Amino acid sequence: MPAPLLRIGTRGSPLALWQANTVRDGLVAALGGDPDTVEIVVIKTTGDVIQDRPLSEAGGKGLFVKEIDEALLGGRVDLAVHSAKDLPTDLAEGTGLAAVLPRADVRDALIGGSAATLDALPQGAVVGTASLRRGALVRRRRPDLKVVPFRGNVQTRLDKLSAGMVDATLLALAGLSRLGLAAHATEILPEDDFPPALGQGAVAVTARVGDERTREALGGLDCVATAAALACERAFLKILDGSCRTPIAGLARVEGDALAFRGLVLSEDGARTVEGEIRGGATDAERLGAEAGRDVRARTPADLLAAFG
Ligand SMILES: NCc1[nH]cc(CCC(=O)O)c1CC(=O)O
Repeated sequence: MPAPLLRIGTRGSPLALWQANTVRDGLVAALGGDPDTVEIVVIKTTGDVIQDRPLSEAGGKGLFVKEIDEALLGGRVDLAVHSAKDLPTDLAEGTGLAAVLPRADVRDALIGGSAATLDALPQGAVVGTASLRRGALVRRRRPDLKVVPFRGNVQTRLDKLSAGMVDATLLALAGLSRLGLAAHATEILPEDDFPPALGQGAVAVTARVGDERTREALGGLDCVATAAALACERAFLKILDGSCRTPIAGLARVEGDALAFRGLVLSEDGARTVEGEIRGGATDAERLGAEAGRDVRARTPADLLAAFG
């Protein structure tokens, strides 16, 4: 059997595999339809191994990509598929974005055990989430709720919820839908008062800089509007994200040539927010995101930024 033309590196979680398979299907079609031309290579990352402490303490987002970047740079894989929101703002030297798939629903969902909605949860109920953003947004609306750390892949978290370890949890609707688990959502949180993580709902493909063969094969999978939205959101994040310790949210919408972005920084208790908005042309996505980031940063009180360490 001839060696595959392209190898895809991915983490082994069901969500990661779904995303990698989607990219594989697109590539196989682009390369003429022979399924043997594209192979998926599962790579275990440090982030998959650490289970005993919050990842924001252990080293953050990079923990899920380091080993995959090494495989990419070492030529063991030709492309890597990531949830865009898990990609660090600085990609590894020698790698870069090669395609962004059309965005799925960007909203978060509440999965309630004892009550269906955030408002209906009883006083003092326990919400499990490892996300500083979700924790801050929950506290902003319901300061009485108790937010506790909660980790594991999507199915693990649903299992912990069924076991009664928490009263509710929050997950991205995109991830639930990809896994056929959207029916578990008991409330879909509107993005206006519960803005998503930068990049949420988008799948990003990275490749080696200069690997034109791979980049050309991926060209047909790229969604220009989602790529512009992601460029804007990542530029905003890059200005504000000194560490993973500050809750940050935001969303760029692209319609035709027009881009509208709204982003915010929150205090961990959600009591204070600093928000910025910007509009412009979609081709200026990165500049607009950076400008919104500088604007928000300039208005953010020092103690919120102190979390940047
Ligand atoms: N941090 C894990 C992660 N990375 C991407 C998604 C969901 C899919 C997406 O946003 O594209 C999830 C799970 C979640 O936050 O519920």
